[in-house]
Amino acid sequence: MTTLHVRDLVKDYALRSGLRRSVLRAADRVSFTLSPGRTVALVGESGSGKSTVARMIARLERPTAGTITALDDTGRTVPGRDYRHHVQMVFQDPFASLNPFHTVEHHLLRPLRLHGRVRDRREAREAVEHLLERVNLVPAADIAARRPHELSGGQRQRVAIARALAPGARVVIADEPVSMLDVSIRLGVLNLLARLRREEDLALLHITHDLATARHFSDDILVMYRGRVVERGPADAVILEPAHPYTRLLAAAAPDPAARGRARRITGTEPTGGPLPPSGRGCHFRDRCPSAMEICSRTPEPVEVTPDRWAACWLHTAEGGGSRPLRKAGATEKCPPAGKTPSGADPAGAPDRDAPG
Ligand SMILES: Nc1ncnc2c1ncn2[C@@H]1O[C@H](COP(=O)(O)OP(=O)(O)OP(=O)(O)O)[C@@H](O)[C@H]1O
Repeated sequence: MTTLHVRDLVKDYALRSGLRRSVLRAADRVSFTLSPGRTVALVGESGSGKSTVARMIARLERPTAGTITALDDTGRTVPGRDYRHHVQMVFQDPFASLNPFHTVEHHLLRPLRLHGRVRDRREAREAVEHLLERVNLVPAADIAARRPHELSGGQRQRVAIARALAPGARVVIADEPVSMLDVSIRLGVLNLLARLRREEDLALLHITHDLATARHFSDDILVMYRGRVVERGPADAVILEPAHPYTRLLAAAAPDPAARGRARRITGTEPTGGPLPPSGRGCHFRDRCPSAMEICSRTPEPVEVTPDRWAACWLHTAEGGGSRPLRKAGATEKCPPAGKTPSGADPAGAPDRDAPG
């Protein structure tokens, strides 16, 4: 079942430097689907377009082209006016996303009232307390009366998550939800998201540049590079056996637990940086790619390299000297079904609570 369908999403930003004008294509034909009870991680380096995709899905920005369709539990398209009930976003910085002058109760009451989910004061108070309990903020009545500065970073992010749940969202976009939090409380917040996804059948799009987190907390991974999805597939397979040279680079640069958190050395693939022109013909990674070939000046389309694994790389095509792919992407190409192993479990049995604070 699909609850959000993103198809061929494009975002162009107009840039101006003195008299020169150009266009930066921050998202280039991005397509994927989200399903209830599953997490898709969107990974990639800074500037690869992850937040741009998130902002378009959250309707904070208008796509230049492409469609985003939300579907309800019966498979019917969610009408425009109800879209914001269905899709909610949790931002990176919980402090910036909460108003310091208002109590936690005020933050949660607003969406509850706006989306017509409470009728009177008693229902409102109960709904606020129930939301706080769902995100493990107890005693709820005490937390409801506090202001953001009276909460720890982890508690603030829990309030932001509760606020996203308030309208009855079925899709939650979490954009680097723990990167601004203390390392010691990150796991608790990630476990909370995993529990909500599991227990409430939420569809989660988790945006992160942390591959280890992406692997442990998601079913599928989409790897973005300079606006394009270059690889997608079940989380373990993408991280452990990357099919695209860029994913290989990311995986190699990720901290190696055996090396006590030090990043492994990467050679021959230094970033060239700088925005690419809108047409951006050819593989965007070719300047950094150790396997670059002449054919890489043509844009590779995604091909299915092994069942459910897609990569946009000529190495996996007969034209690029590889073996023939299983399938080529069509116009309605879907996000592959999730991997076999259920993920999102609480690693190391960590609780989804913060230390009291
Ligand atoms: N409003 C804007 N105007 C112009 N360019 C923008 C705008 N927003 C983003 N960009 C550019 O679009 C590209 C993608 O940015 P985006 O923030 O989506 O990347 P990201 O992968 O989320 O990076 P990060 O992890 O640093 O947030 C970048 O080159 C960025 O500079």
